[in-house]
Amino acid sequence: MSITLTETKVNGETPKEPMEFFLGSANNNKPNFPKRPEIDVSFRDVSYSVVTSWQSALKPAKKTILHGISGEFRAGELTAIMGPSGAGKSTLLNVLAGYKIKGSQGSVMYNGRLRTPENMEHFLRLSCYIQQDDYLRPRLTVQESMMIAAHLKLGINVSYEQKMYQVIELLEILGLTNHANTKTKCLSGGQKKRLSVALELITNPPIIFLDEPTSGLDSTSCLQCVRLLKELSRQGRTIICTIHQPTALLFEKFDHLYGVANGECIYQGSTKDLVTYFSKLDLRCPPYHNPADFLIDVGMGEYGADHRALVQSASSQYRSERADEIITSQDDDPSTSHTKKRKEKGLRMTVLRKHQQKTTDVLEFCKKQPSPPPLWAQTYRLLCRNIITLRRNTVQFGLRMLAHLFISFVFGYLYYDAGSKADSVLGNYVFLYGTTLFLVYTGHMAVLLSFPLEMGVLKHEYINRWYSLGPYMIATILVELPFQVLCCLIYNVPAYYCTGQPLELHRFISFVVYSTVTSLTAQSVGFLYGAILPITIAVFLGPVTIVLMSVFGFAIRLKDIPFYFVWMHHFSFVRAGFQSLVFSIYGYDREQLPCETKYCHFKYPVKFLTEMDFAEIDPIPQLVYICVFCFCVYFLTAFVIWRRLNCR
Ligand SMILES: Nc1ncnc2c1ncn2[C@@H]1O[C@H](COP(=O)(O)OP(=O)(O)OP(=O)(O)O)[C@@H](O)[C@H]1O
Repeated sequence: MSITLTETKVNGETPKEPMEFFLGSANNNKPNFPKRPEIDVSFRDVSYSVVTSWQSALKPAKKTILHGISGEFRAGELTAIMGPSGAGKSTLLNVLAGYKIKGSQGSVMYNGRLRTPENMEHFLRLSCYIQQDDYLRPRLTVQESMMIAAHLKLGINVSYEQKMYQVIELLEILGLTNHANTKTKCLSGGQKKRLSVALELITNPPIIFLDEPTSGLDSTSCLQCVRLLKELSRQGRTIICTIHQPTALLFEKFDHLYGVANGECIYQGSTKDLVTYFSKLDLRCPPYHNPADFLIDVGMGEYGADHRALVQSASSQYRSERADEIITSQDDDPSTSHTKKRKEKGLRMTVLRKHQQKTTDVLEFCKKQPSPPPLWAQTYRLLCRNIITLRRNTVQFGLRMLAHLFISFVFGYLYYDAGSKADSVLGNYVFLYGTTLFLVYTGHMAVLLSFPLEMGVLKHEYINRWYSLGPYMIATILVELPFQVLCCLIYNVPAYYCTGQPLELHRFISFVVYSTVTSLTAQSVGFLYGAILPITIAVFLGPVTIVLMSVFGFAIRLKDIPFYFVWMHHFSFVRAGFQSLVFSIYGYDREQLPCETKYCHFKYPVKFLTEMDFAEIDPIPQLVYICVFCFCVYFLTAFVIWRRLNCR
């Protein structure tokens, strides 16, 4: 398989001509990938509707965005989906790319093969979807991003050298070689877009969907981007993108145009034929007027355009073009019969044979494509990526550690030696509560925003089949979890010592274990809230839940809790953690405490535990409960994210 660029000028530089990018050669480090097949994408009677509100419990109010539209996008062509704002361009692209499935009807075919839920995975392997926003990892350099994507997409059977070769070649083709060591957050808009394309080209997909690839780019970058897409299409790819009001120069770079207005097709055909086609419908493009603007104006009903007439005309033109094609194709064959009917039959056979040939290529391509890495390798690569990001995010992580150390000394100062004396038992009790609350909050809040901020990137990478959800979750937790454990230790050691808690190893270990496990469980709840709630609600509901969970068990006995809140007492992992923490300090038959005043009510630790209703606590079942709670929350988080990623 080869990618040949002859005229692309990226980054102001013209690559060597012709520049060949051989992937099929057996030579040294060049990956030996299968030949990329050509795939035509067609769709028939595609509708898409969304539920906007519920009139009653059983009756949803629906809004139809696409109204049974049909069309065909061919391999080797650069297709633009254009139309007025809100016409349904992005929706159509999303439906075709398989990004939106729920609510869509009609059929999408690739090389004549119907796309079904069963072969959706197969289709996704052949295509990639580049969204309008660039979902890049800001702290990674261009080359690191490419290498990690190569590791994740090409698996473990392709050697490091081959992956590197592939990455270097792609960077060269897309004019990013000089920026290989630049962090992606420092790239310009055009460079980011090219990197987004390069990342998906690693597996050399035959179909590329792009949503508004030129949005936010200046005119030079727009031109570079569209030129690049055109070159990629010339190598046999099917490139379909939505585009918003391109300049005339940009417009003429597209081969095929699909005009949409009010969710219906008003034009499909060559960009060159657009003006002539509309003039036949008495819609004349003013001289020196940009045809792209003209199409949008017509779609908006300007120039006296009748929407229904446009839709009908586009539909009949499409049908007759298809019929002509069949006849032309059959005319090439000297052994054709004369009747149109037979010709059409013959055409269908020809198209079918062509598609069958292409289907064989597709199957061959899918079979020989590098297999994705095993789950452990995906986890490893994602973990490496997270560690690089962590290392480059020193301010945030440094501050987190410093905050733990600072609060530790503040508490140590305020409750100095409170743990060793009988007359400050209540003060020490408040210190233990403060410790629980502090570690629960830092665990919870630090990750609350992880998923809302990550969801876009995660969705993009997941849809483009970079990895599975399991490795992603494990790699995320494996970075956050040890870090929180470290923060807990940074807090616990000075605070334990300064507040004069008993210097007995088993009590110290118990103290550290319970406070850390409670903090990690709060972290898991933070992940869950981030996964299920919008940011604005998560930042409010998270702390409310923690406060609610923490009050049960603190200075209130079980028998004093109203019956309708008793379940909350049992359910609260914060309560379980706090009680176990108190037990670690005053339980396990702790000796009588030294009393420096005339009377100390809590001279005997067991008396304190009894009055607080903690005497009967068995810490081990509490530990098991907290761990099970944590595990269930992580499981639920993974399930919720999986649902969000797959309910498209
Ligand atoms: N989930 C939704 N609920 C309600 N309306 C929706 C929803 N999604 C899309 N729409 C509506 O469907 C129409 C088409 O949306 P779409 O994003 O496809 O338009 P577009 O042609 O890409 O517009 P633009 O060029 O401005 O991005 C719009 O009117 C939009 O408001």
